[in-house]
Amino acid sequence: MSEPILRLDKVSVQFNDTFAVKDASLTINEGDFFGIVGPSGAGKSTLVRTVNLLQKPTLGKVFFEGVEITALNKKDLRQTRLKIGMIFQHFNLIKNSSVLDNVCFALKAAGAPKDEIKKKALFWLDRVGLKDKASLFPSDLSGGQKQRVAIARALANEPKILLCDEATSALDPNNTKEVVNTLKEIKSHYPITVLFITHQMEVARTLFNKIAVMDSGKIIEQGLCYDVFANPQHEITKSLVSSSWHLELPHEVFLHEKELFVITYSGNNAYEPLISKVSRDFAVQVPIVGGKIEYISGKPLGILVIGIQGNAENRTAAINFIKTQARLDRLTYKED
Ligand SMILES: Nc1ncnc2c1ncn2[C@@H]1O[C@H](COP(=O)(O)OP(=O)(O)OP(=O)(O)O)[C@@H](O)[C@H]1O
Repeated sequence: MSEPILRLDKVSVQFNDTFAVKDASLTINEGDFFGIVGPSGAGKSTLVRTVNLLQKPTLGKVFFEGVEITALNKKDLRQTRLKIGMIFQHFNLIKNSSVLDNVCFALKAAGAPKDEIKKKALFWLDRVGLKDKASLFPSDLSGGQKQRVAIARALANEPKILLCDEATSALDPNNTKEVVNTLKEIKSHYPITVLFITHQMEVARTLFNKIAVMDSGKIIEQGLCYDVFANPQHEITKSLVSSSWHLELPHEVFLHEKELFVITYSGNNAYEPLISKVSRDFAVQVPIVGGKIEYISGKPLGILVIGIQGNAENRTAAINFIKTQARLDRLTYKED
């Protein structure tokens, strides 16, 4: 198997006497759309900045295409950095330069042949759907368009990996969708590898194939995006995943049912046989009060909100049985 594009080996970053990142290890292979999620202050930005050594790790090693970049001299590090593109939450475009010049500057800075610069810049502006805006200035663009210029600028130098630091967090839902769709569209044509950090779980589940969850500087869980959403292990992950379903049910439903549960099932499995079997075998009623199917990495995941009515003994037996067949979590009422 070929070398991974990126490998972090037990990376820690200490500021004063606290660790912003503690013992983080992860591997990103060519073609991955790897996401890092977690609450504010979890250490996501600090971790992603260690990839191009904008932030030097206090401990641990960073390998890029098999080479330990934490051990490189300045000149070699500069060369390696050319293979790492980055986009930021606030776009970092040059305000007084046109959209085209913003992309051309990046190509010039990386030493691209003079006669190719304009052609390449226009090609990438076309790829992000903004060729017709080439002569405008950043202030003429929406947030989503600005981020698409930043994507064109980062990809014009054909990096091996694109780092995205909260690239959609400053955008409204429509602009977020625009940027997400642009990245997906590019990914379907070019074998780009992306490391994307976000606290937006809705973005995570549409974009990533692999995901790591951070809390208090540590990676607490990682795996295929579908598996982490379908079967989160850590309490923080469970809470991030369940709030991303937006299962907002009216208070009256909770008053009526007293206790509600969420069954999560792989969309290919039918839930009806399970519900009818439980009702029949355990003498309980199982009203369905909500539900939806979400797509994670393009695969369906069913989420069903149920009540379980009956005497205590039967309910306990029914709950225990369901747990052997599917994932079952209690749903607690949250005030808005
Ligand atoms: N240069 C710094 N000096 C001191 N502390 C820092 C520095 N940069 C980050 N921190 C601290 O490290 C911790 C992790 O911050 P970081 O920005 O990496 O988290 P995050 O998960 O990206 O959060 P957010 O989503 O809010 O940006 C925080 O407690 C932060 O205050």
